[in-house]
Amino acid sequence: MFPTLLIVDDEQPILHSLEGLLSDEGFNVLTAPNGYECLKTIDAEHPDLVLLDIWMPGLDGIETLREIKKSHPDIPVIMISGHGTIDTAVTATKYGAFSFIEKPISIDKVIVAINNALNFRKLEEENRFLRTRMIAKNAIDGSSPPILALKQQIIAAAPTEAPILITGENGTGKELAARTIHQFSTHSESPLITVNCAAIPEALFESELLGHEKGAFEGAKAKHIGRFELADGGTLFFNEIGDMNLANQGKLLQVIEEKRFCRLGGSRVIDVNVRIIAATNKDLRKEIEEGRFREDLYFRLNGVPLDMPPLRNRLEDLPLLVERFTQAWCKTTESEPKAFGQDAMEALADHSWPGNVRELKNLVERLLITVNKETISLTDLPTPYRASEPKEAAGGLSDLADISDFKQAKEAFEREYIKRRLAECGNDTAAAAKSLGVSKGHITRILKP
Ligand SMILES: Nc1ncnc2c1ncn2[C@@H]1O[C@H](COP(=O)(O)OP(=O)(O)OP(=O)(O)O)[C@@H](O)[C@H]1O
Repeated sequence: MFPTLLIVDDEQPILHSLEGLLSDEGFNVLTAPNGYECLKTIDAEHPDLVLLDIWMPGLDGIETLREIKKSHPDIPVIMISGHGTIDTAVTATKYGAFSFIEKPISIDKVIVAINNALNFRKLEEENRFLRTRMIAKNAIDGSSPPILALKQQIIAAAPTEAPILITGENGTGKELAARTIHQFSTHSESPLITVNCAAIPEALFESELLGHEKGAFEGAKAKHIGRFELADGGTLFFNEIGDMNLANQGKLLQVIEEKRFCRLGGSRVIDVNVRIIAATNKDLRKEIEEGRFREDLYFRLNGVPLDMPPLRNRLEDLPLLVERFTQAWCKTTESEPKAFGQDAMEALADHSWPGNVRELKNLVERLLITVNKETISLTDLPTPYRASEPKEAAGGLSDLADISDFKQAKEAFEREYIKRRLAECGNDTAAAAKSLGVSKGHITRILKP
């Protein structure tokens, strides 16, 4: 399909020569002799682009442009003028004109301008499509009362500049909530940069966050742009803020308050405009009482508190989440559609989900990979998820009483207990270690064959 252009000019000879030349180039061409006709034709034909003369009797080009942008902001408009001045060009651009060409018109210039505008529009459309797809992909699924309340809070808080503190257990979707807030905020055109606070050692904190100049310290071989600068205009997400040490908390508070800093080894003051979101699975009030978290930083971050509900408090969302994860997995892997049977769903609803939605997602994907059946049933579930089955059939811990040696029985119990927790955490050793309060090495050692 060839693009449709609308040419608007009160000078008939220009209108007709442009119409002929652009038709020869393969465009569908519509014409209008004045601003009023232009607006009528746009409503009726919805052209892909408008070439609009500035100086016309009646409704002039600038007024017509303003009307077009009110009702059809997505149609690119190229302004044409015989008396082009910088002022009119600036005014036209201010009201949303894509570009500006002067009479006498060179057909080559017009074609370049048209192609630029159409390509730009195509890119904008692709961008909009990708954004919609990304929002859909990152959507917070669920329609239980706690999730509906959470979505309301996100919609209300996202467009404001208030810092947001997201709390909740592991795997409840804190990072997902941060992404959603960013997408619905006024910062969404700029990047969302994540800082994993637990992973940055104290010595590197300033250089990671503020950046450094070449030679700022031993080993600084090149200039490094910090996360605050990378996130300028966008959102800076501090994940696991409760794990940040006190010294770093002080430095962070200073930058958040001043909104300006110098790179390490640099003297230029850099101003930044970033939206701050922080998340933690810790109880920060308790951390403050016990002297591990600065109260002033807590108040600075806690503009709008968001508490992610654990999955066990919204089990009515389970069928929807299972369906979404199943569909997404089958689509990504281009595999045959699969489903979970009623008995499996009932068993899943009996589980306590200590690893929350992440545990559920991991379990669903693991079963889709390992179970080669159209319908996944109760017997396909790993032991910890079969609570509704008679305990003897579940095996594992029930056999321990038969071990006569106490030490061996203790070891077998520990092994079995850890195995269960690991399965509950979707085989994520780090998450299991954290929830049991042991090291990852301990888990690996105990489970070593
Ligand atoms: N409501 C939801 N709908 C769809 N997917 C979800 C939902 N909540 C969480 N998830 C998915 O569960 C996984 C874990 O979520 P996320 O990483 O956001 O949790 P978290 O609370 O930040 O975890 P952690 O505290 O361990 O860092 C992700 O794959 C996320 O997409």
